Amino acid sequence: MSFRSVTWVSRQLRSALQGSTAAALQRDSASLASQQVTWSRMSFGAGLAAAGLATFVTSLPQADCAPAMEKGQAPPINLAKAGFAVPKTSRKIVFVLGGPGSGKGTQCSRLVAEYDLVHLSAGDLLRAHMKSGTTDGQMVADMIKNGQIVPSYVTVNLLDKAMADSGKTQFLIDGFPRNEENRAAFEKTGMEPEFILFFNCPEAVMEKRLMGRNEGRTDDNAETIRKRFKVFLESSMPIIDYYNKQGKVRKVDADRDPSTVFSEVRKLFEQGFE
Ligand SMILES: Nc1ncnc2c1ncn2[C@@H]1O[C@H](COP(=O)(O)OP(=O)(O)OP(=O)(O)O)[C@@H](O)[C@H]1O
Ligand SMILES: Nc1ccn([C@H]2C[C@H](O)[C@@H](COP(=O)(O)O)O2)c(=O)n1
Repeated sequence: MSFRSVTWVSRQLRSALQGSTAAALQRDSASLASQQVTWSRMSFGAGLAAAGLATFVTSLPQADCAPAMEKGQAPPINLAKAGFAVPKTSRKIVFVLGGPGSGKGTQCSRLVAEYDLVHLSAGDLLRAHMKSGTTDGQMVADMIKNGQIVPSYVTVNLLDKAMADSGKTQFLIDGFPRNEENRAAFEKTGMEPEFILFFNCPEAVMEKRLMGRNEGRTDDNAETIRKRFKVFLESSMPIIDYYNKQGKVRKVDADRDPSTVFSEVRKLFEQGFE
């Protein structure tokens, strides 16, 4: 079953449970019909409770959907705005890890262009938070400038809120968990990653990339980069080892041009979630 079909099926289940009208169901059937044409190749293992329903729904004849399509398709319902939370345990999460400058953000941008995934960068969320004017915001700014890891209660709350606000179920979480405290705090929420996409890259290559990034980041300077590398080796690599022992790490050699790296990444995603 594809990422898109799972999203759609879970929306249908909630709609049915929450008493959506027949019209809403018909409208979503139209949406499914159009999605069948543009289906991404992403798939993951069977075994979800919704799989049987998905099979039934995806086998609906196109004619069943045609009248609604002719009348024009309504915009998709944003469950978050409608006040319905997506259950945390039904979220599909991939952690994207690797050293600073290994190319996590670059590859995530390519992934969201191809697959039905929401990209959440922990670093981006924290940078936005540091402009919030709160005490927390100032603490985050100071810690990022020093290459330190922000306390998990801040980062996990930002990630959880961003996931809920998206109204979606499938996420690339980039740059998280960075240390054992991050990992344990996330585990306590009841969510767990399907797999870890790990970008392996030599320090010298990452340093050169960071020094040439030119995005005005307060931490892209020689002194902070050294600190970030130290934190990565001492605090983040043990997390990758932890997931490796669980057989959850999918590793990519990131010291190649972005398109070559992406063709490897795509292969790893097409293995699905099993
Ligand atoms: N495969 C690549 N080859 C050459 N340059 C790359 C490659 N991937 C990314 N870059 C460049 O390297 C810099 C860092 O990339 P990116 O921001 O994707 O890394 P990151 O792992 O997300 O970094 P950080 O953890 O610091 O946010 C960017 O300027 C990007 O354009
Ligand atoms: N889980 C995280 C992720 C990021 N940070 C802070 C510390 C990092 O040096 C900085 C930049 O992150 P990046 O954009 O390089 O992923 O943000 C953190 O404290 N905890």
